[in-house]
Amino acid sequence: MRILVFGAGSLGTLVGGLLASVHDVTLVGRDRHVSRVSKTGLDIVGAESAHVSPAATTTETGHGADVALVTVKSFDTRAAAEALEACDVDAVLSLQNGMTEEVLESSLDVPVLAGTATYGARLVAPGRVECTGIGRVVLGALDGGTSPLAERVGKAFRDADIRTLVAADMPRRRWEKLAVNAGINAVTALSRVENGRLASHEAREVAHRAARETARVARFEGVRLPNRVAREAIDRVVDQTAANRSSMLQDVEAGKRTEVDAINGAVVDTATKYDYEVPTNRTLAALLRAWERGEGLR
Ligand SMILES: NC(=O)c1ccc[n+]([C@@H]2O[C@H](COP(=O)([O-])OP(=O)(O)OC[C@H]3O[C@@H](n4cnc5c(N)ncnc54)[C@H](O)[C@@H]3O)[C@@H](O)[C@H]2O)c1
Ligand SMILES: CC(C)(CO)[C@@H](O)C(=O)[O-]
Repeated sequence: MRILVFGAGSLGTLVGGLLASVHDVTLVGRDRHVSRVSKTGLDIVGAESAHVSPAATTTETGHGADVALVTVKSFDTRAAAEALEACDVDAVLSLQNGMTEEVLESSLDVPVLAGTATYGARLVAPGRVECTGIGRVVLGALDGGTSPLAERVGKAFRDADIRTLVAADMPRRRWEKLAVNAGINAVTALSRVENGRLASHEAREVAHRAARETARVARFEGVRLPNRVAREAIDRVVDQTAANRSSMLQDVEAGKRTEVDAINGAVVDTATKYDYEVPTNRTLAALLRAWERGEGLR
């Protein structure tokens, strides 16, 4: 399968590198990283180990592929979609956090698959990516149901030994993941703690409230996500990723823009459509945006 990875940073380089063991992969990323990959190949270290030689380029347009993986940060999704419009790809799969598939679907006239990834990835140097945790990719039709395309892409991932589930209920899974990110990311970023600290801390109640609000908004959108399921998902992920510093905490600690707009911001924006108040998500988004627009970003 011909696979284009648009946004070869941490996650894109890890997933693209693993796929490169059996598929024709092209990484689209930034210069120092893609130059090193082009010259000396890519080292995958940590929980996965490989040396592969995918094509790598900074050129954003003119590519042909059976599927393009979108792995830019959520706030770069619109630019990625504009670049992909000038490519010849037959399908797109997002592995991003946040509700980004709608941006891709509104811009592109090819099928957009929804995806979530719980692999941990960290680009440690140009040409070297660390797998910080083996998780799973879940993918499927954006609106749910079975999809031959999703089955083909899922097989391509499994053929590269990537733990992959093809699911027919991506709407519910996307909203459940959004509830998890809405609760865990913002609370850990603002309190500067790893995920596990929420288990024994009153801040967990803030994460639960953000998740419950997200579940209620999901139900407005016609997605059956009970408050209990959202709350239990928070507790499960806090337990399973106890030692993790969430991606948002890592962004804050690095002085980098966060994905709050596509996470808590998306909950607020969607709730507004229904004239429904989501005070916890609104507060979390406001505090993180204040940090970003204050002294936060370096
Ligand atoms: N890193 C992880 O462990 C992980 C796990 C699950 C989900 N995610 C999600 O995956 C997405 C990517 O996360 P990440 O940690 O890999 O971020 P990252 O910043 O490491 O990678 C994104 C890369 O895309 C590049 N990029 C952006 N626009 C580009 C363009 N127009 N042309 C070429 N390159 C471009 C950036 O320079 C960057 O290198 C996020 O939504 C994140 O929440 C990450
Ligand atoms: C599940 C999660 C919150 C674990 O840290 C991850 O999606 C993240 O960090 O964004």
